[in-house]
Amino acid sequence: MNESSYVIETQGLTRRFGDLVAVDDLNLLVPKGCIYGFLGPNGCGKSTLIRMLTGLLRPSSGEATVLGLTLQGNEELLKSRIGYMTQKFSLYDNLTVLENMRFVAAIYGVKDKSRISTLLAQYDLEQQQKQLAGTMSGGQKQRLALACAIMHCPELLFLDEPTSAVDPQNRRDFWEHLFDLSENGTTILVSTHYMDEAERCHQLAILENGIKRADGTPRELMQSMGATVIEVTGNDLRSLKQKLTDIKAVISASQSGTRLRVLIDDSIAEPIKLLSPVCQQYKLEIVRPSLEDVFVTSTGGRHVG
Ligand SMILES: Nc1ncnc2c1ncn2[C@@H]1O[C@H](COP(=O)(O)OP(=O)(O)OP(=O)(O)O)[C@@H](O)[C@H]1O
Repeated sequence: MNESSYVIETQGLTRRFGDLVAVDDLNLLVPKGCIYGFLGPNGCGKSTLIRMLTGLLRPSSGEATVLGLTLQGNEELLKSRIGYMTQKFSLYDNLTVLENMRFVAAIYGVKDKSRISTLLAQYDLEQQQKQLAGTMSGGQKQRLALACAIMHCPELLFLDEPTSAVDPQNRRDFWEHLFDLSENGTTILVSTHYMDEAERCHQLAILENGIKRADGTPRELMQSMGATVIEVTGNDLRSLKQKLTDIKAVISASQSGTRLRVLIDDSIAEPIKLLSPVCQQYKLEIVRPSLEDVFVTSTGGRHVG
């Protein structure tokens, strides 16, 4: 892939707050037209990274190129080419949907008179256009926020945990809009701590304590995670879990209903044999890895119980 195929390139990007390193020596390549996810728990540095890449926060050190421009010194130029949907609803609660949209259109100097009506129709907001934004449901607010973030047809769109306040149906609908934008050439960076959301990304980076632990397509990450997944079915899983986690090659064991999902280091050639002595009353089955398994292995099993 040549240089211009990447919309974002960072080298050693770092941001410190006092002694805390919020983003640590990050190297990132985001291909054009891709939906790229940052997956990580609260506080791992997702918002700090997005704020740096949008030019709102100065890096402590390192380099970043965004849309072919060095970030430092080009913040203003970039503003017209990028969109940003913040974690919190950042529009005016006491303005109507239409007033909010007109305001955003004016800020970005959008000349196209039909842009607002196109977005109202696309984002199913026509019925709400005279409603105060503050009185809308979570899903409607989120659609309005997205419509406003893309008012000026940005080439690159940043979404910071866009679906944390909405139900699964609204989350699915929201992702349909993201796929439409991506099909039309918009590159999208989305931060999330939801596995299902991360699985929809074309590529993603797993972050922990500001450090990139792994990156690639969800499929690549699952194929190369370095662990075998065994599902254990039976009763009294709580005490079994303790026995299993005492085995050195067991990376983690997490319960879901009547099953334990056990991750075993893939240097073990016969993982079922390894577990059999403590699992005599149980059914053992090797299953396909999920993105959550990748997350657990790349963060050393520290975030899932
Ligand atoms: N302005 C600031 N001053 C001091 N510390 C900060 C500042 N902004 C962020 N941090 C710290 O940097 C770390 C990363 O925060 P950040 O908001 O980037 O994480 P996040 O992954 O986006 O988390 P969340 O999902 O909870 O927003 C946290 O420990 C946070 O407390």
